[in-house]
Amino acid sequence: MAFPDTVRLVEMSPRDGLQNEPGEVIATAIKTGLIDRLADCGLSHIESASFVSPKWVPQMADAAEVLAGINRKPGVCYSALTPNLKGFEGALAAGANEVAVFGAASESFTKKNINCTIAESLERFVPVVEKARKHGIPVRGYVSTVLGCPYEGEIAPDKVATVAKALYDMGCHEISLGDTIGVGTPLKAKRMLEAVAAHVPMAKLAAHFHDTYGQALANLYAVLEEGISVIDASVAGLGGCPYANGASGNVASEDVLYLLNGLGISTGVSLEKLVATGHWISQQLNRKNGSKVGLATGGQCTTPKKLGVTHEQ
Ligand SMILES: CC(C)(COP(=O)([O-])OP(=O)([O-])OC[C@H]1O[C@@H](n2cnc3c(N)ncnc32)[C@H](O)[C@@H]1OP(=O)([O-])[O-])[C@@H](O)C(=O)NCCC(=O)NCCSC(=O)C[C@@](C)(O)CC(=O)[O-]
Repeated sequence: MAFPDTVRLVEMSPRDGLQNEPGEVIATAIKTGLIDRLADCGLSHIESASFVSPKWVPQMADAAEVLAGINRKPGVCYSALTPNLKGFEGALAAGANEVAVFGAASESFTKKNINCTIAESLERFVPVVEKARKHGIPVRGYVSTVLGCPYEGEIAPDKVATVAKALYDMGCHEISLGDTIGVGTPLKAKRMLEAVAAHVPMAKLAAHFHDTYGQALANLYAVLEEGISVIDASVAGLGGCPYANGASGNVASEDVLYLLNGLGISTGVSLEKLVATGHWISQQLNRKNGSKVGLATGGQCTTPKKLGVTHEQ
């Protein structure tokens, strides 16, 4: 299958990237500064906050303040995670343009993450989707652990397909497939995607890969070949997973964009600005930049001659 002409990048750093950041709670101004910079890069979809229990995820406790503090750019979707109706009410009041429910293909992970079974989680999402529909707010659905679980190991592609189909049938407009702990490899990713795409149209699926084992770009290349055209990524590779030792964040947005540019796939996102944003947030958090492209260009994206390549390659 041919690669898509365009890919929509869904930026995860303000939510997935920051939710597990250790140490002090990150200032709201840093979060809003990040989101505004990301919008200025040309990103049209930014997952900005999470309306979850502040006891479970303290870094996201200021979700409402974050959505109130950003300079909204027309045409940009500022989305938020909402595990239940309480979260949905918060996101609605704060003006989120899209909400997301999040389940998993593994029972153990679902219990650890949202304290219920897979069946209970799906029941809990129904009223969220119904209420969102009444308010004209689109709902995204996540399936975590699609290529492996920190507690159960291998996850059968059919299990992923079952949860993805349930979310799609419920009314989620897009299903994001998460390799939560970054253990997948390209052939596994293809097989999982084939199983899901037998039940949910490929155009409604997104790839959400973490990079723990350094396979995320290879896995993305594999699923792009299958027809995926929506990719979740996180600037500077921000993030981690509290349930897996040494787990990395989402694949770095800069590295994904470099790959897509090289394949001639358009995104509408500026690599130069994205690299500068990755460098900025890494400095703010006093964290090593997790993007290879960011590191190779010293945060400036102006040294292609040294590397012997141009950034269009
Ligand atoms: C789902 C719950 C709330 C269940 O948590 P629970 O303890 O079972 O819920 P509960 O209904 O018994 O409520 C307990 C307390 O939480 C409050 N509460 C209840 N709901 C909310 C809410 N929405 N917002 C704020 N507060 C809330 C509720 O009011 C109550 O407060 P208390 O009476 O004790 O003071 C909890 O487990 C939770 O918040 N989990 C969130 C976990 C999380 O955010 N994980 C990270 C996101 S998922 C992810 O990163 C994966 C993804 C999406 O990126 C894809 C991938 O990579 O695979």
